[in-house]
Amino acid sequence: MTHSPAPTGPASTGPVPFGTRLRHAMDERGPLCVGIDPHGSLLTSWGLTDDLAGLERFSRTVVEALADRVAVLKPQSAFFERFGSRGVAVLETTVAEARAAGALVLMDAKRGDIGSTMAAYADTFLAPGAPLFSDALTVSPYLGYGSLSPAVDLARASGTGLFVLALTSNPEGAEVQHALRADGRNIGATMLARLARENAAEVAAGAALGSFGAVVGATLGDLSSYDLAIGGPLLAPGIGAQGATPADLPKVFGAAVRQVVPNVSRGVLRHGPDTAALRGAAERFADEVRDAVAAV
Ligand SMILES: O=c1ccn([C@@H]2O[C@H](COP(=O)(O)O)[C@@H](O)[C@H]2O)c(=O)[nH]1
Repeated sequence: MTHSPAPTGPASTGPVPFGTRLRHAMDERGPLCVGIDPHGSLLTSWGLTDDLAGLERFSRTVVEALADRVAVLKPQSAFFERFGSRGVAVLETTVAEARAAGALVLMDAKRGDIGSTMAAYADTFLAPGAPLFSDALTVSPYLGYGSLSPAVDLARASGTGLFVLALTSNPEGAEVQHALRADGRNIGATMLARLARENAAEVAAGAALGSFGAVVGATLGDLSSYDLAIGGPLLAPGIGAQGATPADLPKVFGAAVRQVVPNVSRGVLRHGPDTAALRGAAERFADEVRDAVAAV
């Protein structure tokens, strides 16, 4: 199996930055990100066994159905890790096959640790040649934003990206993310401001989108009190099973809606295992997103 690095630009420029690749994919294919979340209940409803064979079949089916048409596929690492090392081996194959078929792969592993350990997580997912090399990784800044530095540095060097948990889609997130700092800003807003700084040089150099994104739930209602103009993408989970709809996106994100990468996992996956049905569900979400964004 080969593990291809990010595509390179002209010889002197190094790898094409993730944000540039993502913008291109969004323009070509639409902005939808579909999750690969092999819940035990989904394996069962697909008529599969909740074991390694079921995991393998489920993941391969999603890749075959969607990797040649959606901008981003987002494997949820937890559902692979629960099968131990052999589940992780399926994840490796899934990532490689999805990338080979043309999708960008966002690994949803939500890693975050002290800097020295963060460097090892970054090597795991963002170092070219690593078995789990992905185009981008979700990370948690709640050991302090600065603890993410090794991942930021490697992402810049390898043409990959990060999505930092800023304002998550789950109601429990508010306890941490809405907490007020001494300067009166809340923690979520502070993360957005950090990301804007991270993206500034890339955007100033002409990139349409920076490589450092925020996770901002589509479930959160009006976010006009936040500065969402971070120069990078906004991953918006929460559409479908968590209750948000594509039509909510303009209300939630306002003018920043064109930077939004809406994520749907169960809302698409529940239509499997039929490939045509999976494609149809993804297309319906993609159409609804396009209509909602066009209306802004
Ligand atoms: O704030 C967040 C961050 C990540 N997620 C992840 O997205 C998917 C959502 O799945 P659905 O089936 O569409 O609800 C899942 O992998 C979560 O871990 C999130 O939901 N919210």
